[in-house]
Amino acid sequence: MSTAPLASERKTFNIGTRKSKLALAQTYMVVDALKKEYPQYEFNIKSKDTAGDRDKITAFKDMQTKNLWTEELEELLIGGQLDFIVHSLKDVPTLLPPTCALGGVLPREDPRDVLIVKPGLPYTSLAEIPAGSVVGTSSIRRTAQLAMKFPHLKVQSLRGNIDTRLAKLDGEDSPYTCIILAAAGLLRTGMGHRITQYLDSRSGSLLYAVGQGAIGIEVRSDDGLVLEMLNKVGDQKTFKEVLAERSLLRTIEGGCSAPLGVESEWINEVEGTTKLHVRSIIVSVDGKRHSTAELEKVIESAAAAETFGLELAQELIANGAGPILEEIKQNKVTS
Ligand SMILES: NCc1[nH]cc(CCC(=O)O)c1CC(=O)O
Repeated sequence: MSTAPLASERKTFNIGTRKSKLALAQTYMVVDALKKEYPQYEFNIKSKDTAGDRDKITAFKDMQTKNLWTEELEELLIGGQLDFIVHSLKDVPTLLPPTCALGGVLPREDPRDVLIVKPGLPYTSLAEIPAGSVVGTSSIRRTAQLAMKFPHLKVQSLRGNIDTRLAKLDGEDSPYTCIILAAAGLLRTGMGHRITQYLDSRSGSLLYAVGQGAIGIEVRSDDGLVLEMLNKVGDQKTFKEVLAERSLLRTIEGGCSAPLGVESEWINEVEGTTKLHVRSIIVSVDGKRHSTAELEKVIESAAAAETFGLELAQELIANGAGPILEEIKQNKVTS
């Protein structure tokens, strides 16, 4: 039995999110979009710190729980204290609790990673950063791709919210020459002017994280009213992209976080058909081994997007991802 009130009585919706500036900015975007379509409803934002916000010391890869950013909010969603949760989709595990679902996504912001060079230094691209320089990041995806493509650079851990990371880069005693962040977080918090270079397969050659740049809204899967509301404000193109990317990650990760990079594009053909094109790469943490795969297809439905991700995963595995993933799993157990 659902604890939610009858649809006709629901006028107030409680929205869960994290307390960070980015989480709140993204939640206001969702509320603004909903208020336009549903001016008769009231939306209350209930922000909360999560395990990921509280523990700023343990490296992500060593943390016990996988659902650092989401679990505590999901408990409130399942219990009915929240009606939906606004997430950076990148931080949402690919397997949700059985009674929860991804209800919709807002239009994706630029999904790329970006380089930010310490103020005062003259470098304008990752390629110009001198050998031995320290790059700040705590992401194994970024670390592995840097080790592969820029083996002359050193990587050092960098944690915290966007403002904290920028402050650590800028600080007097900063060990960092540059850091790598997601463009989306900077653009949405008014920090776009700090971007030195956008990184992608053509420039800087880093692929981004599954779901990066997308705002995901998690709901109770049986909440028809909220699903209908999100269907109105959600972006179908972004939804297909991220469903494909998340299906790819779910298939290959098998219970551990994989250093998977992706790049999704819509290709317009001459006859007017639009195809989704996704590039993907898995890199061993030392950068010495990798597997790549690409796929391009027309995507008519959510189910087709899921199948697309599965097929891309199979190709990555056929191209050698298996041993790389196995090695990562082994290291997890012993460290
Ligand atoms: N893991 C932290 C996180 N989660 C979402 C973003 C940025 C926004 C996004 O990618 O959607 C960031 C910071 C970053 O990776 O630079």
